[in-house]
Amino acid sequence: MYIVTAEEMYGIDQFSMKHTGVEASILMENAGREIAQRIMDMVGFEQSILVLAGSGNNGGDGFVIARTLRNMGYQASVLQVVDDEKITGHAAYHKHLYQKCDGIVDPLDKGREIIERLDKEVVVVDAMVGIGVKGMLRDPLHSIVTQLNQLENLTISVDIPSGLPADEGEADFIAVQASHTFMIGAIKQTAFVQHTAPYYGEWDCLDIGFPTRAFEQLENERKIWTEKEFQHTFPKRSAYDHKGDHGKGLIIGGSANMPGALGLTTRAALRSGAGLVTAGTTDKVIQRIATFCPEATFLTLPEENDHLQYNDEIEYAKFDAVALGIGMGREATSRPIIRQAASSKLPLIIDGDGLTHLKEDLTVLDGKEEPVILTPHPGEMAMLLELSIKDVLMRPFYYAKKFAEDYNVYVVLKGAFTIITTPEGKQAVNVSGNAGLAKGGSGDVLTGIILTMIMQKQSIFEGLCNACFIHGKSADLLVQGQHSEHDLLASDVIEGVSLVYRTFL
Ligand SMILES: NC(=O)C1=CN([C@@H]2O[C@H](COP(=O)(O)OP(=O)(O)OC[C@H]3O[C@@H](n4cnc5c(N)ncnc54)[C@H](OP(=O)(O)O)[C@@H]3O)[C@@H](O)[C@H]2O)[C@@H](O)CC1
Ligand SMILES: Nc1ncnc2c1ncn2[C@@H]1O[C@H](COP(=O)(O)OP(=O)(O)O)[C@@H](O)[C@H]1O
Ligand SMILES: [K+]
Repeated sequence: MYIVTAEEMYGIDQFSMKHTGVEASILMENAGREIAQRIMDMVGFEQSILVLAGSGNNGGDGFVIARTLRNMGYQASVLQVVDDEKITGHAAYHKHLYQKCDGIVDPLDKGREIIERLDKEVVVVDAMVGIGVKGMLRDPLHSIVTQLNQLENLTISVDIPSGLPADEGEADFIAVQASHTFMIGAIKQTAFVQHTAPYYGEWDCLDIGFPTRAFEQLENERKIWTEKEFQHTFPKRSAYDHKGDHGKGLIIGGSANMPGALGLTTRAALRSGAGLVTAGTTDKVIQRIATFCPEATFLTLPEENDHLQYNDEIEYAKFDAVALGIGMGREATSRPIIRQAASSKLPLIIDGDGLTHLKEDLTVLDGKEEPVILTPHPGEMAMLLELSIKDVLMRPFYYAKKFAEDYNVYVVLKGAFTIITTPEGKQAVNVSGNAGLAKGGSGDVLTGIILTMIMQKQSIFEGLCNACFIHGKSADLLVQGQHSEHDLLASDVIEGVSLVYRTFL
């Protein structure tokens, strides 16, 4: 499923009409009928349904929904929240059809009273404004939405909660707080932005017959990564495989105060299927983590002041990929290791403190031909971009893409919705995972899984998406089983990888 801005959605719409000849009123009919079907799955005949219809095509969808529901025996009526003359074009056509089928339309001047006296059992369908919203809602919509948000009725938004922008980057708006949103044709970008996502409530995206080609012509490819994509792309193991077929990974990091981080990454890489994993770290860290990951081998590296010290003895050629920076600390003595690893001919993952070192000298990436993967959380992304965290959270798609393209790297911008971006700007969103992961160590586990995934027979992009999927899904399955979001530990997430494999492969 594609993730779009409003402009891209209008582009899909135009392309479909131009290249397939499908008419807008048919798309509207499809959209309304699909949503009506979903409403019928949720609502009983005994409940009344009030459709709030606005002036644009979103309102047009509302008239189709009301007609379909009434034809199926449901008690649906329309409150038109704009004056009659505002209803034009395809919306006017569907309003006419609805009225010809004995549909009732209450006019705007009754609006306030109707909403004030609304029984809480009445289901509200919000078809006031869709992706055509411009700026802050004006009255009467502004006051209707304020009123509506104080009620406890089940509220189902059509395409997008009215008032909410479809595109990231907007801070000022007033919008319907939906219980459910049925998006039409493609997922709107703000469904994955932290401050706007909650307005959607639970959501689903419905196909109304846009041709695949209409999505393929989009300049920015953004998709959601789900279990379907995971199952479709995850490489199978052959009966004749040997350990060399599944990658020899090197993990460099650890310091006296953070030995566990490296242990988590190492064990996660092993649990997710790497052939061989070597942890390169100080002797003290090895002593602390060795029993936690007995299948790993170790490479003892020199230290200074309890931190890794640069040395030129690491034989990168013995490995297939390297992950760097985990629990490494920010001492300058460790910094040259970044340049050294970047000059190896290996795919490189830079995480945690490695990102802080990288920021000191981004030229280490110049001319690197092998894939480089950065795994920042929003704080680290902000540090790399010299922005505030608020800026990054406001436009995560834009900033992740900008950095990936500017520096020719893959960016895994972590969060409740993790955005994976290729150096060419292609993006995917992983939606598995839950707040149980909002704990120290979760990111270290992800890095281990990423290391393993990029050494398997799949593209780097697929490997990154699959790693994020596995990581989040492990947490989801564990929370559905013996754990809760409160007690889930990063080390549990490692063991949960088995559950993911057994459930989905
Ligand atoms: N092919 C597709 O993509 C399909 C799309 N479909 C549907 O169409 C929707 C997009 O329709 P759209 O383009 O007509 O815009 P829409 O969201 O109804 O809003 C425009 C109206 O809102 C009003 N308005 C705007 N800002 C406002 C404000 N701040 N405060 C108050 N009012 C404001 C504005 O009024 P005006 O400013 O002109 O007075 C105008 O009348 C899309 O979300 C989906 O549901 C489906 O039918 C299936 C096919
Ligand atoms: N609320 C949440 N919902 C889903 N995933 C989350 C949530 N909070 C954190 N995560 C995931 O947990 C990981 C946290 O990584 P990070 O912030 O680097 O943690 P640490 O450095 O403490 O290991 C990321 O993969 C992130 O996507
Ligand atoms: K709406």
